[in-house]
Amino acid sequence: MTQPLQLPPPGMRRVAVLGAGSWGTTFAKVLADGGSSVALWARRPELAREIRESRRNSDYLPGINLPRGIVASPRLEEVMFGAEQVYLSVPSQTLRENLRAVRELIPDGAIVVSLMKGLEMQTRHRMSEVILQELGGDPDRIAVVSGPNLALEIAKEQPTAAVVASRSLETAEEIARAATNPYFRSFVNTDVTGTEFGGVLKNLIAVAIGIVDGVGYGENTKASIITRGLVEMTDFAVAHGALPETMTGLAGLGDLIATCESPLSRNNTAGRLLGQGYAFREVIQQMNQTAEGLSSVAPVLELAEARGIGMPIVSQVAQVLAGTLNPRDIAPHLTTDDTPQGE
Ligand SMILES: NC(=O)C1=CN([C@@H]2O[C@H](COP(=O)(O)OP(=O)(O)OC[C@H]3O[C@@H](n4cnc5c(N)ncnc54)[C@H](O)[C@@H]3O)[C@@H](O)[C@H]2O)C=CC1
Ligand SMILES: O=C(CO)COP(=O)(O)O
Repeated sequence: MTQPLQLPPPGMRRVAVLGAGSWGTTFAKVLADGGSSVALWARRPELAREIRESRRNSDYLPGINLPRGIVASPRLEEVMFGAEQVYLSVPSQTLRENLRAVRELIPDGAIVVSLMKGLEMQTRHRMSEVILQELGGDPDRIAVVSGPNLALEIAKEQPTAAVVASRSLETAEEIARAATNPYFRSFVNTDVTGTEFGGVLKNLIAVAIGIVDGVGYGENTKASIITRGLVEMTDFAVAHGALPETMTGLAGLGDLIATCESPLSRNNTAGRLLGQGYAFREVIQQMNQTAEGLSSVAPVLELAEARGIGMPIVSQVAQVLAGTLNPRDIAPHLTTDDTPQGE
């Protein structure tokens, strides 16, 4: 019979985190520092061993000591045993296959939480939609977490806020209680669509910012792209049922600022390489971590087109990725229309 990795004291919340990259490991620390007993699934046995024996994840979080409340294993059945909450932090394009591998092991009634910020390319679905399709069950037991959450800063315990969204406020509150500690504060809302799209869309604007940064353009260009980018994000998300206020909250504007400003952002970094003249193929070769924006451009533009939503900045990112637009030409094309228009 499968046993938990270590038996937590009676009454202590047991949670599982799937994915031991930079965000999964950091979120495991957030939860452990919030008082949970955390089982972390690492696909690679050598990484699980490093986390268990050295309390380090040196590839993804150099210099960070992980708390004792985290145990790591490459064995899904050990990690899932008795979990009351299951957090998912794998690359978005791999979520469906991972859910298929784990679904029989998820304890009945567990809340399933997406920490991811991508869309599935083939279906254009959000991560919470993929979770519901693969696991079935009660949509009120699904939640998503988003916000200005650069992993390494949080792993260094720099004060940060996030938002937990679920159709059920009670579920969001339960997750927010688990994901709160002296350096991390979780707010709640019930706008799952807006909270997820905020995380997906800001990645695309961060790629655009990286591109103009790589070209050498300055703060006016970047502020123009961030401001007009937020308009694009809001038009798109609201057309899909999001609340406009979500886009001015932590999962929208908050994350947009963090990702566009930080060299820690992989989306920003990928954009900078494109702006410096590297081809898409070369950028993919250089990135050793997940830059979700590169996979989300196409599905976002397809969804936008289906609803007649103009996304000039995201369209230009797609053209730079395809090699059909010189990165230097991105700025004059901030709008697609030469006639004056309202802001
Ligand atoms: N790193 C960050 O600051 C933040 C990341 N996120 C989101 O979290 C999600 C995960 O990103 P990161 O942890 O940053 O990525 P990462 O690139 O640091 O780690 C991804 C992890 O997934 C594993 N992996 C790769 N392919 C896999 C597969 N087929 N099956 C299972 N595992 C696989 C990798 O080995 C690695 O451990 C993304 O959607 C990202 O947008 C959200 C907030 C902050
Ligand atoms: O989502 C993030 C910060 O909130 C991380 O951004 P990157 O995926 O671009 O590193």
